[in-house]
Amino acid sequence: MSLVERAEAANLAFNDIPIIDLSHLRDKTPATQQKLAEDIRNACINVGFFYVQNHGISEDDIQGALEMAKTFFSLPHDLKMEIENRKTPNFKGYSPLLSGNNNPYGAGDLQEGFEFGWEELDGGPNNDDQEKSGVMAGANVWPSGLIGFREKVLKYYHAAVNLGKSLFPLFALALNLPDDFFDDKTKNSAALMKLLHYPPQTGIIDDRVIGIGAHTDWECFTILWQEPGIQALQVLNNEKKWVNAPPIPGTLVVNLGDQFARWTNDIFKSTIHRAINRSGVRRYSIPLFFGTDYNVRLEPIPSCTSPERPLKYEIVTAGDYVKSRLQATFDHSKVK
Ligand SMILES: O=C(O)CCC(=O)C(=O)O
Ligand SMILES: [Fe+2]
Repeated sequence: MSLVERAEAANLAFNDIPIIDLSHLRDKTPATQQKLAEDIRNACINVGFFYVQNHGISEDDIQGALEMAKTFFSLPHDLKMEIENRKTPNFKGYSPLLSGNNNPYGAGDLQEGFEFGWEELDGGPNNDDQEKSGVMAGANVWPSGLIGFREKVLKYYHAAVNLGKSLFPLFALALNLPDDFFDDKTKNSAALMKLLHYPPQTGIIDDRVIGIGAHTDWECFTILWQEPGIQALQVLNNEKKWVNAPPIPGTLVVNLGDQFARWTNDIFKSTIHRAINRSGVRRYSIPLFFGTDYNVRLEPIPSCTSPERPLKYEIVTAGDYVKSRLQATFDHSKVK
C-alpha cells in the first residue's frame, strides 16, 4: 500500500497512544529495522504520538535534570528574570508564567520555562555552524551561581539528542526512504530543550488559562519526559475528543511536529495537544524539540503527494517557519 493510500485508510479516532519498544533500536538487521519502522509508521499516520520504552536513557540522567529544574524554578523571580528569553536575540533563557501563549484563544500558558540548545558538555561554546544555523542558534544563557546546573541539564540533553538522532533513520524507513535520507538535512540539527514547571492551578479556574494551550509543535518531532504520577497531557483525536496521555513509568513520549507534517503533506500527523495541571501539586516536564537544519526547505516527499492529495502547504525553510511560530507565541515584536 502506498503512503497516500495508508493515509486515506487511517483511523484518526484513536483512543490510546501506542507504545513502541526500542530495545532493538541499535540492531541494524534489516528485518528488525523494518519492523520498528512499521510500528513508527502506523503511529505517525494514525496518531502522531507514541511512547517509547527501553529507550536507553538512564534514570540518573533524567533525575539529574529534574533536580536542577526544581532548583532553578524555586529561585526568586528577579534572579530568573536576569536571563529572561526576551533579553536574548534567540529566545533562549527563562520564560515567566503566562509569558507564552500557545493558543491564540487562550489567555496565556500557566507554565514557566527555561530553554537552551546545542552546547558541548566539556566547555566549548556553540560551534560556528550552529551560530550560523538560524533563529534559535547562538549561545545559551545559564543562571549564575547554580552549581551543577549546566552539567546536569546538558547531560540529559545529550542523552536525549542521541536518542533523537537514532530515530531519524527510522522515520525515513517509515516513509519508504533510504535510512540516511535525513542525514544531510540534520547536520546542525535544531535540538532545543525546555525545562518546564506547571504550578498547580488553584482558586477560581479560568478555562482560557491552562498549563499549555492547545497547539502543535513546530519542529520534526519532540521527545518529552513528563513527571510520573501526574496526569496533565492530552491529545486531540479527529472526533475532537481529548485523549489522556498519562505518564507511563520508564517511557518517554514522542510526538510529531509541523515540520514532519509539511515534509509528508500531512501524512504524518502533527497532532494538537495541551497540558492542564489541576492535580493540586507542581508538575515538571522536559520536551526536546528536534528539527532539521534551519536552511532546509520543507518540501513534501514525492510519495506523499498525488493528484488526489495535492500540496497542502506553502514551501518555506525550517528556520523561517520556526521563527514565525516563535514570534506568534512570545510576541517579540513588542520587545525592544
Ligand atoms: O508539558 C507537557 O506535557 C507538554 C509540553 C508541550 O506540549 C510543549 O512544550 O510543546
Ligand atoms: Fe507541545
